[in-house]
Amino acid sequence: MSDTPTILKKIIARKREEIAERKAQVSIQSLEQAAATQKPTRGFVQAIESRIAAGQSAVIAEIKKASPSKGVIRENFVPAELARSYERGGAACLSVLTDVDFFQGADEYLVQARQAVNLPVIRKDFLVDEYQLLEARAMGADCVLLIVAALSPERLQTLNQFALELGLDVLVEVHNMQELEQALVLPNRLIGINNRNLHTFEVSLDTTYALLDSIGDDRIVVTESGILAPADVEAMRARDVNAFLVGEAFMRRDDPGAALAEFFDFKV
Ligand SMILES: O=P(O)(O)OC[C@@H](O)[C@@H](O)c1c[nH]c2ccccc12
Repeated sequence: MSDTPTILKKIIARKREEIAERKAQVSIQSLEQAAATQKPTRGFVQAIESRIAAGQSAVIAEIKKASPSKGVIRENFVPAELARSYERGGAACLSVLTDVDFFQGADEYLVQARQAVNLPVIRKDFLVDEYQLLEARAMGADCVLLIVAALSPERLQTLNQFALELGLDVLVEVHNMQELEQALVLPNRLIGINNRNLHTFEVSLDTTYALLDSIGDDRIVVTESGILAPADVEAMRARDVNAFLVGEAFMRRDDPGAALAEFFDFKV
């Protein structure tokens, strides 16, 4: 936590205010009820595993309107349409940004996207409180992101455990060796490596390559951010990285699902 990057610090500080506002509006009890009435989750990890077992890439396709580093990425933004496009293009899973203040996301976007397809969906946000995990389950998310750089080792453990108890899968995100060591303490299958440095916003695929050899075969590495061209996919596949989280490169195209199929050479 001590060396948490500046932008991340800023986002987390605002996030804690947002959580307090939300807690004042919706009680924990009513969220617990809403979470308890949800159907079983769709199996996010399972969807990724089965693609990889079939020798394919597993693509987590992201629905993202804007980001702090790029501003607005996509004007024509209809989450249900984007979700259907991604499903046609061969996505294994969806990622939906729900952060309002920095990514122009919304909880409703996740609900709308998920309703439109049969794919499992990850709630992409800055999750630091149990309340947000209850929200995630209550809104229908199948998986949540936990960012190691945003949490103390104890909080990471606690939130991970709570998410699993709620029936959610967890993608734990790292971007250096120290964070990876913390992630590897958890029993989780998925390890996300974010190629975007949350301090400088610089993107380098070397972030993934540098950590690969320290991760055992019992894990699935998800390379996140900065996959911009089919050549990036090939380079990752050559190193046996088979799971990808891609947003911007697809969002900038008229038909994001067609872009996905093109990047991964899927027949649609
Ligand atoms: O749009 P890109 O460069 O393909 O990246 C997608 C995804 O990896 C990125 O949005 C992301 C990765 N980890 C995050 C944590 C919070 C917000 C966003 C992210």
